[in-house]
Amino acid sequence: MSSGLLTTTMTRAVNMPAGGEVVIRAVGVNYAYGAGETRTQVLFDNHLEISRGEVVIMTGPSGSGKSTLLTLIGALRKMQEGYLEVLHQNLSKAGEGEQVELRKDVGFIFQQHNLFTSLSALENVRMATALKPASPAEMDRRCIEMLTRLGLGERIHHHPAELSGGQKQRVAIARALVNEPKMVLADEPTASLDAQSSQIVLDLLRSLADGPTKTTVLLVTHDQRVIDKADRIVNMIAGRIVTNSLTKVAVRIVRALAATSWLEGLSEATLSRLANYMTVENRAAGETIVAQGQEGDRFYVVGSGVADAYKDGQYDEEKCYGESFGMITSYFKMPVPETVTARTDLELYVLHKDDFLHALAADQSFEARIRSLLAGASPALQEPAATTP
Ligand SMILES: Nc1ncnc2c1ncn2[C@@H]1O[C@H](COP(=O)(O)OP(=O)(O)OP(=O)(O)O)[C@@H](O)[C@H]1O
Repeated sequence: MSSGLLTTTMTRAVNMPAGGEVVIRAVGVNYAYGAGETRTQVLFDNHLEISRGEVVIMTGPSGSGKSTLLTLIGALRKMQEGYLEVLHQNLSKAGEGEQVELRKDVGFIFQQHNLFTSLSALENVRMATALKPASPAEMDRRCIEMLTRLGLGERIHHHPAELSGGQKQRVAIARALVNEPKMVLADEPTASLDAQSSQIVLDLLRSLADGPTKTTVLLVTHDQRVIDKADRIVNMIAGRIVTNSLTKVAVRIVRALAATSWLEGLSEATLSRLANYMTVENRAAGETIVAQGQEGDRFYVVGSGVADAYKDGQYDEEKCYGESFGMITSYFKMPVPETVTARTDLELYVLHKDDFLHALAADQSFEARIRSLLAGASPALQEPAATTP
């Protein structure tokens, strides 16, 4: 591969659905309330695909059908028409037993948090762990850790009547997340929270999506703060999904990738998929980001700002928008080829080695590009194939 790739890198963003494992697939979903003369159709021919680990926001005017679709996906109501598959379970045909099974893998966060008034915060959260039993000590530890992460460490023994609306909401969130569910479905989860608590909740959801469980998160929200944490926005109007688009962060990453020389010519779908595996990092002017000769475990792409690259102690070149650097030593079998220092504050898009391997597996065009770059590289680089991190 050219030194361009070897000195390049990438990042975490947002995708169009086609990327990895699809965990929500809706095809032509209709839904009506009532029957006979009172029958009112509220969902019309909805199509949606969401991949594992995506954070997707659903927006739209009141009454547009967001909650109805969310509750169909959560197997809280029965499908009527169309096809709906969630976590590989066909809900178009599922009976009550299968619906109940599916719900065990989902963390629900609704505005009516339905806490048990006679139980403490800890006991309310503890109830949820019965679904995935471990030892009592382990269950307590998990519950306390989750309540503490949500800023309720001092209030674990309080009852709902002794908690504010926002605190009760956070207990309900802890209850939904304590089992690290495969999927989180949430209806306005931050509506009653102050800015700081909202941030904590959003960071927590994002970290579940990015972590080993690759939890898929679907949120109905009008909260603008959520957008920075999301991969995709689905907009509903009058019972129909009318737009399904990448969020601004994802769009920024895809644009920067499109400007990256060694990715030139790859389709937008491939770049979107790749962007889905990338994260955003901000670095201050003066920081050294990678050092020549070290083992590296990530690639970086410059999203904004300028960095300076040095080889063997000599100034080599500047790194501007869309240019990449870094190294995944375990894959490319070479150390970081240059030292890179931030000349100005930087926004960097980062692709970690684990996500690099996932991205290779998820997209044939990207994999082919890496192979062809490797084929043109020095002999030391021609035997990558170590697909273990
Ligand atoms: N149980 C019900 N019986 C009859 N009609 C219902 C029922 N629940 C919702 N509806 C109607 O279905 C339509 C879609 O409602 P839904 O709650 O899904 O919309 P929404 O987009 O989530 O609204 P909001 O943002 O106000 O929560 C609305 O016209 C609503 O009045």
